[in-house]
Amino acid sequence: MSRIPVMEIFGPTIQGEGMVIGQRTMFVRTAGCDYSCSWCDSAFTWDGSGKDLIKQMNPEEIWAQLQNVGGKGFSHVTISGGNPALLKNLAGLVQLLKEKNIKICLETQGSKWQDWMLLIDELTISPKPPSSGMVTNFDILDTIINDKLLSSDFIGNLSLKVVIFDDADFVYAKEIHSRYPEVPFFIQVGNDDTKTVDNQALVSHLLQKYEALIDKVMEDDELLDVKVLPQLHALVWGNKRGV
Ligand SMILES: C[S@@+](CC[C@H](N)C(=O)[O-])C[C@H]1O[C@@H](n2cnc3c(N)ncnc32)[C@H](O)[C@@H]1O
Ligand SMILES: Nc1nc2[nH]cc(C(=O)O)c2c(=O)[nH]1
Ligand code: SF4
Ligand SMILES: [Mg+2]
Repeated sequence: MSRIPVMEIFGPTIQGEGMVIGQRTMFVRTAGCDYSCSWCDSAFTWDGSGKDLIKQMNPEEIWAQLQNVGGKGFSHVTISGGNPALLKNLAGLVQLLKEKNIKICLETQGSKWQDWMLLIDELTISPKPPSSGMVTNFDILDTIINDKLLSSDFIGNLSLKVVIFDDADFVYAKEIHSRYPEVPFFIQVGNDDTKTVDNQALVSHLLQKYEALIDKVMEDDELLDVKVLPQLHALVWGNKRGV
């Protein structure tokens, strides 16, 4: 049975981001990423600092752990990372969760495609703006969004989510939205202090940034059909891991 590198399994908690913000969910966070975003809030999944946390697990073991940690009280699992789309053999977990009648949410950046993504109920693609230091491969992103998802039998919900740190990121976000106008579009406040444990200072800083981002969107006559969100989990728990 093929094994999946799992970094952490936690919950139940709320989905703090994007199109199903507030949704009660469990999380499965996989190890490894093909990107190395300068501001990644989950860098321990790929920078070596969390390597002792990685467990190679098969789908049945992941299901058992989800039940151990979450009890019987969950109907929704969010798969994030790292980049879960690096893992061809996540198909087995996705299949098993389907059999158990669990709704599945996926967080990925749109750099890789796997056929099991067609089975995801809520698929969030989060292309990375210039401040990340990453460069979007638009050939791949076009293929994923236009060919694999929009013009296929994908029946889940798709959304795009861009994290904003500066003006160049805002310009990039507008490019993404106008390239894929039919895909529900979210912009999210960037957390530029992912290390602090001073939650009070962090929350007031992030709320200020949220207000500034709202103001910027409202002044913009082109970015109309957009949802502007904070990372709700950061406002509630700061930089705490596993929530
Ligand atoms: C940790 S990533 C994992 C999934 C996938 N690699 C991705 O980036 O979409 C999950 C989400 O957190 C966002 N994120 C990462 N670091 C962040 C930060 N410092 N502030 C705000 N959002 C952040 C990412 O853009 C992504 O939407
Ligand atoms: N509560 C909560 N919501 C989240 N939404 C996306 C997350 C992620 O790290 O992918 C995340 C996370 O780590 N925690
Ligand atoms: S793509 Fe996601 S997990 Fe990978 S470095 Fe960027 S934010 Fe972190
Ligand atoms: Mg996170």
